[in-house]
Amino acid sequence: MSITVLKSAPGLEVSAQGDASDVVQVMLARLKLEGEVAARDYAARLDGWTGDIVVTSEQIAGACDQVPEDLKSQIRYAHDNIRRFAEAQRASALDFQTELRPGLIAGQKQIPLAAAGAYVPGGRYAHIASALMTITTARAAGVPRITAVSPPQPGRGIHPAILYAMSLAGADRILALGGVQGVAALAFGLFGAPPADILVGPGNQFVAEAKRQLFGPVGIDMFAGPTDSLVIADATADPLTVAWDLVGQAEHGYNSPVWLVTDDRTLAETVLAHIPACIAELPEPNRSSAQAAWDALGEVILCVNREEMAATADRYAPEHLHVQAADLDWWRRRLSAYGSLFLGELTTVAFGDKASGPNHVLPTSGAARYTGGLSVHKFLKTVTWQQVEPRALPELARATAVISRAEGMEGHARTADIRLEKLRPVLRQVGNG
Ligand SMILES: NC(=O)c1ccc[n+]([C@@H]2O[C@H](COP(=O)([O-])OP(=O)(O)OC[C@H]3O[C@@H](n4cnc5c(N)ncnc54)[C@H](O)[C@@H]3O)[C@@H](O)[C@H]2O)c1
Ligand SMILES: [Zn+2]
Repeated sequence: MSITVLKSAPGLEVSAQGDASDVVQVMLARLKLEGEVAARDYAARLDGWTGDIVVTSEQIAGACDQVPEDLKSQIRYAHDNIRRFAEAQRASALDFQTELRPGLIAGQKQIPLAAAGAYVPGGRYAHIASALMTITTARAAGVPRITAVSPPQPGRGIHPAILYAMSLAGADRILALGGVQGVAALAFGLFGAPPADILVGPGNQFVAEAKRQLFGPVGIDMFAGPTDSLVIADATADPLTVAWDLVGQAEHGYNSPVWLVTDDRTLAETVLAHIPACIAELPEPNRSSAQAAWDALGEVILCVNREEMAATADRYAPEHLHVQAADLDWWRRRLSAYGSLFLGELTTVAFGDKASGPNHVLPTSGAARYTGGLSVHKFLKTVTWQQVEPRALPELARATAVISRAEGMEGHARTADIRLEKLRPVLRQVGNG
């Protein structure tokens, strides 16, 4: 490859917070042992919350009254798009039945999980859209019991717009608990919630680590780290729009990388020149977050042609991949590693983050090499079944017995033999015995 790096990423200083895994291990052990007592204690100590944990329907109604009408109406618009997309996805997950040979019938069936737990982050920003993404998708999959948790703000509880979104999306129990204690309440079934079969939703390093440590007895959507975005832009792109797309996503936090991949040096240099002014327009603390992310992790990569740009994007496997270049059909066919793809200048990652429909809970840190994002499929078990009729039995039992004996598994061979025995009178009658 003949790539030129116009801006490199020096990387982050090693976090003063250190490794979250020890902290989370100690907290989970105590939460397992002491349950609700420990959860209340952590809520008080970490989030300054000593109020009710279970949010009542009166509290939800009261919170909804506080949300401005316009915001409610936009949340309903976003919910409608997310629900429609999730329902189309549900319709694409099919049951089937096939006759592999005469009398050998097998099928696949989609079974929704019995209970889901949704984590809605609420520490730094009020992640209204995350409530819609997780709960709506579980509902569309057909999960009958959905519990949602989100960190309470001191003295005020869960952000009213998050409560509105949770209730609109169809959560049937809401707990004012954040971080490890929130995740543990979902997994262990505290405060009257059914123990979750799957834990979903983004969160900070404590939330992600708690999900990782609980995985096994309970399922998780994915291990989601800090969000990342890559923009592919050619000479047809507008440099100021590209600069804003990079800065807009760098706002997520000091550890959120944004990358520009281009084959046009002039575009790259113009984007680089616009970025400081875009960052300066943000209010604090967003400005500092974007500046820190750009300084430490922002990269601008110059390639010689579109094939090299595509190969670079595939190597980064970004969470969000945004193409602002000619011939969008070529890019859609060619690109193969991303959480979600945004095509064209009129599209932007923020649309997907908030309101357009496809899920925003997506693989980060290169995980898009091996997985897609949150979908109805995560809430469904694709199980199989099989049924054998007499005409398929002789061949199938013989194959099973021979393979079993070759493996040294006599017990298995016998279970095949006795089926043949049962059938012998029937087979003799039809002259096949
Ligand atoms: N990938 C996505 O789709 C997506 C979408 C939205 C948000 N996010 C990510 O979600 C995260 C939100 O993080 P956040 O912190 O604002 O909210 P959060 O809700 O994830 O975490 C807040 C909780 O962290 C716990 N906590 C804080 N400090 C702690 C400590 N020292 N020890 C133990 N627990 C502690 C507290 O209990 C608090 O309730 C961000 O990293 C953001 O990038 C990702
Ligand atoms: Zn974003």
